[in-house]
Amino acid sequence: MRTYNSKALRIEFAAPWVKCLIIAIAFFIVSVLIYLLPPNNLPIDGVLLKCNRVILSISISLFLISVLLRIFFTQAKQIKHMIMIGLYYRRYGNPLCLRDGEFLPIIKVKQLSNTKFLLTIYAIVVNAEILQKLGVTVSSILNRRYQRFAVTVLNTDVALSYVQYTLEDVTIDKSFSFYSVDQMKPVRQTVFVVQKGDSIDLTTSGSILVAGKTRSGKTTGIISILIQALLCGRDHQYSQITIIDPKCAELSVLPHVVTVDDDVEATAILQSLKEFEAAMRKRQRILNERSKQIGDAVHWWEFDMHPSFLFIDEYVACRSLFPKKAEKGSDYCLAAFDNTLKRIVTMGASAGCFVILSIAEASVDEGGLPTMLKNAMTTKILFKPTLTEGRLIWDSLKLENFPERVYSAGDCWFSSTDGEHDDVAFCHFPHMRFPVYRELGRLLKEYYGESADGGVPQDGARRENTISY
Ligand SMILES: Nc1ncnc2c1ncn2[C@@H]1O[C@H](COP(=O)(O)OP(=O)(O)OP(=O)(O)O)[C@@H](O)[C@H]1O
Repeated sequence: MRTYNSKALRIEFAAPWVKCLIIAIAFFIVSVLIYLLPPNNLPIDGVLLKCNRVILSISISLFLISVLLRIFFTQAKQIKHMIMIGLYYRRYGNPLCLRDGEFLPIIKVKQLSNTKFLLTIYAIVVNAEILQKLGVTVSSILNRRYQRFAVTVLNTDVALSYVQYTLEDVTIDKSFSFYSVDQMKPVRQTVFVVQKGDSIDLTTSGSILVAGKTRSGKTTGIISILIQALLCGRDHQYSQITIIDPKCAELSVLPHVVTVDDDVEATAILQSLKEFEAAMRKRQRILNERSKQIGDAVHWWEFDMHPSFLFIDEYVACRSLFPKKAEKGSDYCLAAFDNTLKRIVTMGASAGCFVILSIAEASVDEGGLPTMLKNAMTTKILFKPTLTEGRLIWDSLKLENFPERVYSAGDCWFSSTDGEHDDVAFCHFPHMRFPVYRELGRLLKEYYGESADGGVPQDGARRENTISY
């Protein structure tokens, strides 16, 4: 069927293999009838017998063709067929409001993985605006074998010529646990796992913004990334893992974690930011040198550089520690903190230096995260999300198909500019079933213990905490 027909019968929407099977059965019945009740009670021999054999062989051939068609009726074709019935058969409500004689929109379905399909509907007859509102309808059309599938992402082509729907099995549990820190060692030092089958690829993404209310799993999620980075070890090219805990909470008692000074000032924090920036510039110089030698742009991961991370826990609280104005002869003030951070976020990725900021409130600008930083951070994670918070982090169009539900610690919405996770998707960070803080402290000690030849020397600002778990 190429045009809409409100009087079309259900059989017209049957799958090709079903149509073929029905014709095969019809031929078979005719053949049996001829055999049992020959016309005019003629004896079944001669021409009649030959005719009957032909009819029977057509029936068998059609049956075999129908079996073949069924075998090659892939999952993508089944979904396409289901969507076509849901959209074009009048008994299902005609959601596209088509009129008799109008051309039917072209539908394509591509299988992306066992649990993911990409449905494209071309906006030729129906405009893209109507197709954009079709997410829920498409999800409910999917039934029987595909009832666990729903639209999770909806994208409209810039020229508004088609709308794409990502269909995913939303019941699959991708969460998993690590029972020991050794299981967390990444296969490559640029790819860090966030859940079964999903990871952050540092070769294609930049700094990371992590938001979520208290007890939502932010710190645990970030620690899982830091542990993977620590397990890669330190390179001899100024790599650093700097953790800043301005709240003087659990993290602050770990070795090499920077926290507020004894007089509740943040001079050590500013100093550690400056050192991180200095290391970043040294790494960039190494890369520039190599680029000059090679005569082409080079990437940090091609020269065995390991990623550097600067993690600022509770970024908003951290900012509040700084005085607005610096005293004479000093640069200790909020502007120095903000500017250093902006430079690291915007320039760091090319030298393998990334910032992780955690914020409890997803608010931006006044009292929250500057819009410039929010936009520069290319991986965004919102723990225990709500649509209201999500809209402050992502374009609200990207969240159109996200039903709000009850989330538990570790559940989040996640996006990254790595070409695979550009659209916001649900994610559950790994559960670490071992004494996380003890292991983090041990790994930090080991990491900086390796610095003897070539790394950045230990700074005075970094607190050498010794409390052990
Ligand atoms: N991925 C996860 N799976 C299961 N439970 C988790 C996960 N992540 C965190 N939790 C649990 O949730 C609780 C809160 O986690 P966490 O301290 O990381 O949250 P937070 O958002 O950083 O809170 P706060 O702002 O108070 O520090 C922890 O007790 C932890 O056991």
